[in-house]
Formats: sequence, structure tokens, C-alpha cells
Amino acid sequence: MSSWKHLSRLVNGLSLVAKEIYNKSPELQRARNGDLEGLITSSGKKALVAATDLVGLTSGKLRELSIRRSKEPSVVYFDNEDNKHDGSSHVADPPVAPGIGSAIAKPTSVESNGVHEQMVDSQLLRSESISEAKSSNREVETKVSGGEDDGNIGAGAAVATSPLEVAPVKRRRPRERKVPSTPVARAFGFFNLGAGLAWGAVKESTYRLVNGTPTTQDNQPALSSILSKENAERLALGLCEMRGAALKVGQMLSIQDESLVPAPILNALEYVRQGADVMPRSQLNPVLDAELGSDWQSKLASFDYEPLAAASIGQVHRAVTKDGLEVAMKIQYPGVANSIESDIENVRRLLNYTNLIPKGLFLDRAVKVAKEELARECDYEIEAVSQKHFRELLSDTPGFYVPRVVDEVSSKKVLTTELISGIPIDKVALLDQKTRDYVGMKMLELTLKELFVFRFMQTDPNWGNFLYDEATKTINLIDFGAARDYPKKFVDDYLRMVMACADKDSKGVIEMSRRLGFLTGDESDVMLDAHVQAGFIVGLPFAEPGGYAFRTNNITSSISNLGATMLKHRLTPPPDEAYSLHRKLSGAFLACIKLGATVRCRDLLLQVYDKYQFDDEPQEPVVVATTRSGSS
Ligand SMILES: Nc1ncnc2c1ncn2[C@@H]1O[C@H](COP(=O)(O)OP(=O)(O)OP(=O)(O)O)[C@@H](O)[C@H]1O
Repeated sequence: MSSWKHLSRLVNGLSLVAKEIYNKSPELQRARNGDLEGLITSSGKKALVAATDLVGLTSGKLRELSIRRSKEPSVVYFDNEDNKHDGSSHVADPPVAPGIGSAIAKPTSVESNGVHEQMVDSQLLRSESISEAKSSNREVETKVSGGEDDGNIGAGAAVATSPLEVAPVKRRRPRERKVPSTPVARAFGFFNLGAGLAWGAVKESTYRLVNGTPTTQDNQPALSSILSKENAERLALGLCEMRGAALKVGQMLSIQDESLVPAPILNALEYVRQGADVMPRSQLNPVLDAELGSDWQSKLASFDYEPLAAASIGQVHRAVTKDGLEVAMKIQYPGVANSIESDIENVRRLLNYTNLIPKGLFLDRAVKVAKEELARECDYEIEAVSQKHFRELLSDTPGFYVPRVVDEVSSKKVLTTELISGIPIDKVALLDQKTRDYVGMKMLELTLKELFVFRFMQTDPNWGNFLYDEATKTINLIDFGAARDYPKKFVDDYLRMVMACADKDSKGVIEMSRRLGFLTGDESDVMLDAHVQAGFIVGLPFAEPGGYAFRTNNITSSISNLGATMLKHRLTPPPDEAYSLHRKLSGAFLACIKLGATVRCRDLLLQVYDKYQFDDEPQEPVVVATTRSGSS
């Protein structure tokens, strides 16, 4: 692709973004109405800052990304009725919830804003288990190998601690960056990113003109110059800075298969799974004031300003309530809830521009579903209700724990829950086989129960949402933002379809797929065959009694091969329920593959099936194999 073409795309892109800025900006609207003075004073500064950012990008380098490591201790202790101290330099032990913190540092006393605070270095305060949860969240191993440390992405050659984990990894260190929170700032953010990508493409094209098109390791010509490695990293880091819906879409892309998203892009997108940039105190405090009232400190004994995790929509901080309970406070980034619509449209534009969207993805439908899901995820009051519901549903199921919600310190944009500990699923992969089998079995048991017993499912399969506590053999569950229920009729037919897949009953698979809306009935034989084969592959773990070894059977690559055919020949997008459901189901399978677990899947399915009450019979009875003898 020629440099000219990229330049013209750049111009087109800029005009689109300019239009977006114009439409979204109240200041520019005011200017249109004649209030030019207001425009200059309110937007001038922002424009200047963004313009200088642009200069940084157009110099052809990724911006110098600072890692501001504050020397300031991060835990603040609040003086209140229940936590009195004399204000002198005398130090007192900070309050600790039972069973969590053990390595406690002595706090030192400082005066700030009239509030007497005690501060302590959070590094010392942090307990082992929590720091494990934190680091695993931040330092998710990535497939990106080699590469130099550019001061932003720390190169960490992972030392294999298990025969299962040998890939060298590159870790991304968290950066402190203000969240672009106004429509103008977000539009400029995308503008910067688009301009950076365009410039990266121009550079790459020029390089190829001079040096020829490079080839990949397997001797294939490299991807188009817009999809260069540098650009892919630029895209990933840009999304980490934008946060919100933009990052969420990046995260969704990052768990796609190589048949959908090219491998170099997937590698770079791994960065987006390691967490977002961190918002500074200057942005955090106003959110807390606005959401919990300016006296929010009075509800807490201490608050740790160093985040446990920086997720896509909010950042999570450790705190201790007045009655000594250690909690995790998820605090939403400002502006992200109001920018879902425009963020997704802007990311869509960027992806179109980079040709990253495969044909046949029925993106409009996926985008519509993503917008609805994200709007719900931004409402932490809904998440609190879902979390409480899950806590109740799972109260009788051994091996799972859902932390309490602390209502007094929660709101629409702040969610406070009991702090839990444990290691995420990918780290469980380093434990012994018996443990991995057990955790794999529990993950599948949970998934089947959620869909076929509760009809209420937490649909975000992120490994960090399942924290395994080895001491109690319990999986602690977090993040219920994407929880949703499924209609009984849908679940009835879905269970019949799963049984048909497990029993290799092609007639049943096709019939149920039509009833569920996966097929229209007008599909070609090629499509029907690919669809049925894909169903059989997914049904494989449930096909035979006895243990199914996930690692030795390569489900994902078999599915990928069929995926391309299905994308080409399918006539209808999947039903809305399928987006979240299949994300969750594939997440459960991927977790078992990652764990290398052997699980008696058919037994688990039959336990559910045997007790299931169908509301109605399908019009044409589904032929299912008579051998249900999986429970041997
Ligand atoms: N109760 C808790 N106890 C311990 N750690 C927690 C707790 N809640 C959240 N965390 C930490 O914060 C991270 C992000 O929290 P959560 O997944 O709820 O946020 P999110 O915005 O929904 O994230 P995502 O971007 O994955 O959707 C978790 O992966 C975990 O490391």
C-alpha cells in the first residue's frame, strides 16, 4: 500500500475525527452559537496539549511513557471515632481484617488538608496473597517474545517454573495517566491514536519501498504496513490510555483466535489484558467525593492510593472499613460511562482503517450487544445486585465463595466488596495435576450450573475473575458486571443442542440451531456441515464417559479451521444471547486447556441434564443417543 494512500486515509481520518469532536463538544457548539471567547478559554488549553501530543506521535516514535513511581507512601489512615490516635509521631498498628494482612509496617504520621492521617508504605502493608492477586492481574504473561525494554514495556524473560510454562514473556509496567474524561479529550485521544497509526503506516511503507516487504518467520509476506508490529503496539497502548469501552473492545479482540485477528496484532493486544494505565489521585479523589460524599474518609479506617488493579472501566483500591473489614473499592474512571457510544464508534473506525475486522463478523449486531453490555457494566449498582444474587445462589455449593458487598461505601460508580485472595486460573496451571483437575472440574461445574440451573451467568471469563485459594480449596469469584439471565425457552433449547452435540446427533444440532436462531433454514450444505462439525467438536468433552484431557485434544485449532468457512457462508448473526454465552463457554474451555485439566465432563453434564425440567417438548423430538451412562 502506497504512502500516498495512507496520507489520504490520514486526511480522511482526521476529518472524521474533527467532525466527531465538533458534534460531541459542547464548547464547539457554543462557538457555533457565537460564544467564541468561551471556546478559546475552555478548549484552547486542551487543544494545545493534544496538539503537542500529536507532535510526539508524528515524530515517528511511540511517546516516551513515563512510569511515575511516587515516593509518597500510598496508604492513608483516617482519624475517626473508632480509630483515634493522639496525632503525635507516636505510631500505632493499622487496623487489619482478620486473616488477610500479616506483613504490617509501622505507619508514620503526617498532616494533610486538616485531616490527620497516618501513612505507611503500601508495599510493606500488602499481604502475600493479595500481592499475588495483584501482580497476577497486572503481570499477565504475554506471548510477545523477545524485544527490548523501551522503558514502557518491561522485558521479562519468564523463568519456567513448570514444564507447562516455558514461553518467554514480556511484561508491561503500569503507567500513571489521566483518563481522557471529556468528549473533547476522548476525541483528541482517538485523533492522536489514528494519526499515530497513519504515521506508523507511512513510515513502514517507506521502509518497505526501500528494503522490500519483509517476510514472517514461516516465510509468508508480512501483513500490510498499517498492521506493523510497532503500530499494533501503538494501538494497544493507546487503548490502555483511553480506558473505558475502547479498552474493553481491545480486550475482546485480544482473546480472539488467530483465524480472526492476525498473530502479530494478537501479540500486541496482549498488553491490553495486563490492565489499563493508572489514574492519578487528582482524578480519583473527585470521583470519591462525588460518589460517596466529601466525608467518605469517615466511613473508612484506611485507603491505599496505590491501586490493586487498573481494569478497563475502573481501578481497584484496597481499603479497610471502620469496623476493620478489608475491602476492595472499584472506582470508575470519570467520563467512561458517557462515552460508550462514541468510543465504540471510534474504535470501529480505527479497526476499519486497519482492516482488522474480518468479513462475516456481523459487526453491527456485535457492536449493538457490546454497547448494551458495557452500559450495564458501568452501573455498579446493577453489579452489586448481581453479586448479592450470586452469593445467594452459590451459598450451598461447596468450593465457591462470592465476597460480600459493602453497601455503605458503594454507589453507581464505586463498588466496595470484601477483599478476597487467591491466584488466578493461569497461575493455577503451575500447580500439581490433582489441583488443576479439581479447579478445571469446578470451573465447568460452575458454568453448567450458571446456565442450566440458575439461568443466570457471570459472562466475563477473564482468568483474573476466578481466584483460587489453595488453603480452603475454594474459588473466590469477582466481577459480576457482565452477569445476565437467560430466558427459560432459550436455555431449554440450548441444553437440547448441547446434548445433541455431545451425542453426535446432526439432525438434533440443526433443528435446535434453527430454533435458537443460529441458522435460518436456508443455509447451504457447506455451511450446515461446518456448523454441525463445529458443534461436534465443542461437544467432544461431553461425548464419552470418563475423564476428558483438555490439553491433549486441540479443540480450538479444529474450531478455527471451521470458523473461516462459517464466517464465509453464514446467513444470519448469532442470537443476542450467544455473544456473552459463547464468550463464557469458550472461556471455561480455554481455562481447562490452560490448566491442562482432565475432567469428567459428561458426568457433570448428565448431573444437570437428569434434573432439568423442560417447559415444552420440541416440535420434532430431538434424537439423542440412548446411552446416558456417563456417571460410571
Ligand atoms: N473483592 C476483591 N478482592 C480482591 N481483589 C479484587 C476484588 N475485586 C476486584 N479485585 C481486583 O481488581 C481487578 C479488577 O476488578 P474487576 O474485574 O471487578 O474490574 P472490571 O472493571 O470489571 O475489570 P475488567 O476490565 O476485567 O472487566 C480484579 O482482577 C482483581 O485483581
